[in-house]
Amino acid sequence: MSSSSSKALVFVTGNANKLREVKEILSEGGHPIEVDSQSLEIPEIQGTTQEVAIDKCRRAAELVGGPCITEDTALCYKALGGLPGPYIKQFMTELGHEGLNNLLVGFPTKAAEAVCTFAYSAGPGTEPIVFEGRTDGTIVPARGPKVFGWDAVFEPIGTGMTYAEMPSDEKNKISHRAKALAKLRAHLQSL
Ligand SMILES: O=c1nc[nH]c2c1ncn2[C@H]1C[C@H](O)[C@@H](COP(=O)(O)OP(=O)(O)OP(=O)(O)O)O1
Ligand SMILES: [Mg+2]
Repeated sequence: MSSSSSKALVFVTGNANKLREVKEILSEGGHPIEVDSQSLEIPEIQGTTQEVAIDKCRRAAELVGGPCITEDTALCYKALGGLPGPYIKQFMTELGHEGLNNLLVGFPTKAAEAVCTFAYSAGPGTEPIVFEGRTDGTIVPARGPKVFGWDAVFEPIGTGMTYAEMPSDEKNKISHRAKALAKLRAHLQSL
């Protein structure tokens, strides 16, 4: 856990790569937002990405005892009606990069959407608000460093590069996460 200041936004996540990107993105722009983190494994329910994100944030706010944000990432294959969606973590763990490609063998479209859903709770007992960002892409055989989740198999439309092949400032310009954070930032600044 990093040192806290009264104004820092608490991001509850068990994923160090998410935390790094969120800090990078929110530190930029005219009004940097300081992020403090708590690494807690929050149980995730089944449901739509929004239902999963809202429930995760409600539980996190109870544990933190104050305002916080959480984030849920989904990878939605067009050929599979939006699956794996919010269940991508288990698919990634069990099948790896090759398996994420093999799921689409025989399907004409390899199109997929990366969906990031941030949820913000003002504290325990308050209803979380969600902010969503989406980036369209294609599932491809892995290219680039296999550092962060499925980055090596996701090629955003029109870039010719996988997320893994991009320098992080390039990914942060077009990513599902950056788009969702732009909405969250606007909301926080309106409070
Ligand atoms: O930009 C990304 N590029 C590539 N892979 C990514 C990205 N963002 C999340 N991922 C992976 C992590 C996990 O395998 C799954 C989402 O699951 P998800 O539950 O949202 O994340 P998590 O459990 O790792 O962290 P948390 O404690 O915030 O729930 O997709
Ligand atoms: Mg999770």
